[in-house]
Amino acid sequence: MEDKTIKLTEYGASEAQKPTSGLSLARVIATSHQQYTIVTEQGQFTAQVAGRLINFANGPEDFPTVGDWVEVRLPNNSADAATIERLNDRTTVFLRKAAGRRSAAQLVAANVDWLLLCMALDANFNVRRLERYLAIAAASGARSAIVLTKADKTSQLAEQLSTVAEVSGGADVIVCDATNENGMAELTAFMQPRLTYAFLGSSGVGKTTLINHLLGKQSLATAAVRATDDHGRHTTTARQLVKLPNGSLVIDTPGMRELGLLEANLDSTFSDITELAKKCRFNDCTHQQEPGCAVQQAVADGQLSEARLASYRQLQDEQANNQLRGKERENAKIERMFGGKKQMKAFLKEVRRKRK
Ligand SMILES: Nc1nc2c(ncn2[C@@H]2O[C@H](COP(=O)(O)OP(=O)(O)OP(=O)(O)O)[C@@H](O)[C@H]2O)c(=O)[nH]1
Ligand SMILES: [Zn+2]
Repeated sequence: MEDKTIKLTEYGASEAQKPTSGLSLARVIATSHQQYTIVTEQGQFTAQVAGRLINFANGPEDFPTVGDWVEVRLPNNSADAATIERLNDRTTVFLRKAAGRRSAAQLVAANVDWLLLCMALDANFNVRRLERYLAIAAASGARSAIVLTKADKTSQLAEQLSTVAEVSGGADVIVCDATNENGMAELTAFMQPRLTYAFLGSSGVGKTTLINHLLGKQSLATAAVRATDDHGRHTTTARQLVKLPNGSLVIDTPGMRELGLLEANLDSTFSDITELAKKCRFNDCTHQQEPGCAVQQAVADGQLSEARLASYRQLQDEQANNQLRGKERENAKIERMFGGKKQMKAFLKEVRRKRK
């Protein structure tokens, strides 16, 4: 008989992760609607969330997503679905604004160790966009590295590398060329077994091409089909976590690849500007017309590029907008839990009355 057991450490489990007695530890490797594909020490299963968890859910964040660690009750008959009884704490979580509904957040992935920020070296190369990626990545809790793609398309690699080094804040920089036999060597050497990676970057930079190269013979499309249970049910899904031949884990789900929807950490990414700002005469200096502005002075002296300052301002504006959306999210949560602010107040009043 074929041995279907799986070593969960190969899926990134730490030795310390011990499930509650009677339950098994599992990692979610694919989702499609309310159906999950999980890996456990006993093999791969389809799984559903226990009704108890659904009843206590406050929002999409409380449901498992690709990359999550969960505790499951395995079925007696291996052809049946497992039941997800517990959602474990996440090291990182990626949300995006769901299409359509104003305030709904959609869960994209969890427990990503490394974000690989992809930027093409061709005509689309844009260091301002890279700053944006770095700022967003810095807020995620995951570590990040810069992956420069399409090295065959540039004749100015040295200049581009030095431009990147100016904004990278010391992040690793990996250069790839998918048209060259050895063009993937740096990336392959960088990616470690048992760690979870996600490729981020705009459409067309070559993320699919990179992942397919890393997968070797097995293409992404076939990996998607394989990311099902062992019991013949094929729910082809685009939301998935795949294990590469070298043992690295890659989360590739729609939404994970786009940027600009999550929060950003500007202070760390633009530490040069925040350092300068400490020397501005006014604490709340906006670095525009104020007298004694150290930031404007640095631009005048040629120490700081005007474009970098503009990029910083633009991201600050966007962040302010995001915070407004955060308030909308809060309101949506109140709506879900209590049916509205009025009802919430009435509820709290009732609780206080009972305490007396
Ligand atoms: N010249 C050259 N072309 C490349 C390289 N890598 C990818 N391409 C091409 O760039 C195009 C886009 O590549 P994809 O891998 O589909 O890009 P993607 O980032 O996955 O795009 P989305 O799926 O839209 O997110 C394809 O035509 C690839 O063949 C490279 O290193 N050099
Ligand atoms: Zn200033």
